[in-house]
Amino acid sequence: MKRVSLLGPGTFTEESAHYFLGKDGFEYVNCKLIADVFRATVDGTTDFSVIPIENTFEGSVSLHVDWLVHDVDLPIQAEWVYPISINLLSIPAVENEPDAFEKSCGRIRKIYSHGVTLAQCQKFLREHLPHVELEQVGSNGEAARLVRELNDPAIAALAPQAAGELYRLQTLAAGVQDHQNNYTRFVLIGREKPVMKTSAGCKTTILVTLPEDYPGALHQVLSAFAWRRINLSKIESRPTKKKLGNYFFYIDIEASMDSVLLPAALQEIEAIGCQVRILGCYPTYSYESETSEV
Ligand SMILES: O=C(O)C(=O)C[C@]1(C(=O)O)C=C[C@@H](O)C=C1
Repeated sequence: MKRVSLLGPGTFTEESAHYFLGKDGFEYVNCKLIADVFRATVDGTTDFSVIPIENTFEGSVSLHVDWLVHDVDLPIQAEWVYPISINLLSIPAVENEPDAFEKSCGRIRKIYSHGVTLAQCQKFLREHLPHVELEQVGSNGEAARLVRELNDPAIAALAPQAAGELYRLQTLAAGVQDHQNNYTRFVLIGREKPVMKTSAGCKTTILVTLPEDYPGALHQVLSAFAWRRINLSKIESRPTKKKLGNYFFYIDIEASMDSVLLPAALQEIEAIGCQVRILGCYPTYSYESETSEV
């Protein structure tokens, strides 16, 4: 059975992997730190790693993008987008307490969560729990585990529903994220292609380094895609880390390397002196379209 390393247990990463890869077809290896998630596949302990790469409101997870680019030479093999629904969880002060949320607001003194999750609940926290101490931990699953371990109704976690079930916590409030259309994009990296359902779409991710002192180089890169009517879904500049002011472009393209047009566009870009590195050509899955037939 193929092994998948991820941040877990009780995380959105795990929840999303169970949704898209299934609970039984893969063996999941939980890690506490994202560095260990990457390392497990690099050193061959696992076949794949699941990495959160972008969120609707927080944007790119730059640290993870940079690892993919600089430190981990493993292709992207799949991508999925998963809705992030955040819950306020604690151990129950009283079993089946009526108005548990209102009462808990006066009781809770401390909340543990992942930094990204805290950022996604700023308005909720300011409105309902303004005086509470917030503490960032390595994952939302770890936050829920701490709440169970400390066993104190004055302590809560902001975490996925799966974490509440895993650690038998009470859901005081569900869906407390500030924006309802909150999604995170995850990538699956590894040496081989995973066995997954047929996807609705396909993407190719490339890194482009422009030639130095070539006016209009970026314009020419974009035109190579534009006149072929190839859609780009993301373009972001990141430092090369070699020299201050040197950047490359991380580009997501809504086309496959198997198409006729994309390889031709990349050849045109290389012909003007750009360096092109392909980070992956992979199927892409969304929560809504996941029901497509195998
Ligand atoms: O801690 C978790 O639950 C994770 O899966 C990590 C993570 C992240 O690193 O961005 C994943 C998705 C959510 O947007 C918040 C946190």
